[in-house]
Amino acid sequence: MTSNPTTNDEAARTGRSQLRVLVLFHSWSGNTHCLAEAVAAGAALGPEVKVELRRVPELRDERTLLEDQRIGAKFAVIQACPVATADDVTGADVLVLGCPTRMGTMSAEMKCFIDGLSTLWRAGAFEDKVGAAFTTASTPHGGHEMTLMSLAVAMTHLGMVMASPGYTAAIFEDAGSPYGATATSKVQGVRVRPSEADQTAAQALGRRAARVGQLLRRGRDAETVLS
Ligand SMILES: Cc1cc2nc3c(=O)[nH]c(=O)nc-3n(C[C@H](O)[C@H](O)[C@H](O)COP(=O)(O)O)c2cc1C
Repeated sequence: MTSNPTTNDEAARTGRSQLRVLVLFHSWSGNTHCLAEAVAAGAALGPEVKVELRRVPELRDERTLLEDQRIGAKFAVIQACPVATADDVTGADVLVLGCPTRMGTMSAEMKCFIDGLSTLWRAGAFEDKVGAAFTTASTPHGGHEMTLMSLAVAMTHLGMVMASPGYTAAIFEDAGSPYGATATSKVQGVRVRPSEADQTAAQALGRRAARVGQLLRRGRDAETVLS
């Protein structure tokens, strides 16, 4: 997904490379994918920002997910999103990671993907990239914050600069958390999609991560001019 068709024109006009935001997610039944799309929409600050949406590889055979009666149709939509390549990850200035909460922490698929970055990590490929996190879980206290923190811990190890939402937007008083965007996918036993407020908080997270990315980029550009 590219947020704005005029992005390349803008880069050519200004002579400045675009800020690249990668929204990297894992999702089976679409809740986290829904937040990922909201994060991507929020990160699309303008023509100088290119936003891409990518998923992490599955650990299970994708056919078994497609054949699963509960999630098959939802996973078919997710499957259409490209799987992230190493170039997608290294080329991004901002990485917003999101996955379901599983057993109170990030999904194994996301953890496996992050662990697979170790060669790039040792080469310093993640230093000074901006990071932020989002998750969904089926119960109100099912581990949202633990998952957000586990993603933050991983990004901290990679040498990234975390753009925590805190209460930088009013929506975080009502949805999401100061650690990242969240949604609860079951209410009184009924499966529900992330609410409008959850999606608004996810947009605010994307906006904040891209904004912090822009500030870092401008500081770096100014440093280059001065040196
Ligand atoms: C193996 C497994 C473990 C899970 N563990 C938790 C959990 O610890 N806490 C929780 O609230 N929900 C848990 N869930 C529910 C998912 O987090 C929830 O349904 C989530 O919204 C799914 O995201 P998705 O629609 O993007 O796939 C678990 C689901 C699975 C399949």
